Amino acid sequence: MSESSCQHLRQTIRHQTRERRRALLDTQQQQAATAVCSRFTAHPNFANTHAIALYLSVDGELSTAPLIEACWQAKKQLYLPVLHPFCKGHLLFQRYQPHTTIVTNRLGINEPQLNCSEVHPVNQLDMVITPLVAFDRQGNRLGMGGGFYDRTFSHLGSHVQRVGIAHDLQCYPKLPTAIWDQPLNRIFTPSELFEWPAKSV
Ligand SMILES: Nc1nc2c(c(=O)[nH]1)N(C=O)[C@@H](CNc1ccc(C(=O)N[C@@H](CCC(=O)O)C(=O)O)cc1)CN2
Ligand SMILES: Nc1ncnc2c1ncn2[C@@H]1O[C@H](COP(=O)(O)OP(=O)(O)OP(=O)(O)O)[C@@H](O)[C@H]1O
Repeated sequence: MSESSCQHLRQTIRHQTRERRRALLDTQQQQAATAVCSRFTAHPNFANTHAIALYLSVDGELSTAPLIEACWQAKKQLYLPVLHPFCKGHLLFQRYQPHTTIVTNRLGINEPQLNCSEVHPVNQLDMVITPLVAFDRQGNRLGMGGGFYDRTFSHLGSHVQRVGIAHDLQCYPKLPTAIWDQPLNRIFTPSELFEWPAKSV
């Protein structure tokens, strides 16, 4: 497939999947988020994972609300992505606690108000839970198109677990990939757990 038809197909998949995700009913959304939270906290790695980055859901993304509550209950340290104020396309990860002030960024996504003293080096996290639009059975992920997580992962050691959470409808047999795509180690959906061994880089 040519580079331009690959990019075109990726855009079509993004558009179609985001539309299907937005069409989910509130009850379907809630059931899905609860099911993923139960699977996530029952996974054998949960007990040994202390510093976790996740995100605040938008646009029909699987809600992270139950997961955030469960992690705080289990005394995990949570972090959220913040758009880098100068470095376009890059993310910072900032501590998220119940009292953290949340603001809406220029892309319409909620994030903590930037406080440099609460920003944490991503290499020192145990796990990054990424938002995603679509994924495939090989662990490839397609995001909203900003390249934020591919950039984050491109200089990250394999000791940081790369995890996705998604609705079942976001799964494709095989996605068209780009050379910069960074595959995930594990993806939870309401009905399945996908796991791939970490690749040493
Ligand atoms: N919940 C959540 N947080 C996240 C991400 C995400 O995918 N989901 N990101 C993952 O990387 C980063 C933000 N990435 C984004 C990339 C592109 C667009 C985007 O194109 N949004 C609009 C148009 C933006 C506008 O209003 O100007 C769109 O939906 O078309 C949004 C976010 C960081 N935080
Ligand atoms: N490691 C990287 N260094 C520099 N540019 C990159 C890197 N990874 C991706 N990009 C650029 O980011 C752009 C968007 O990438 P892509 O379409 O894969 O984003 P995405 O995975 O859908 O988004 P996100 O990770 O933000 O959810 C591409 O044009 C690509 O050139």
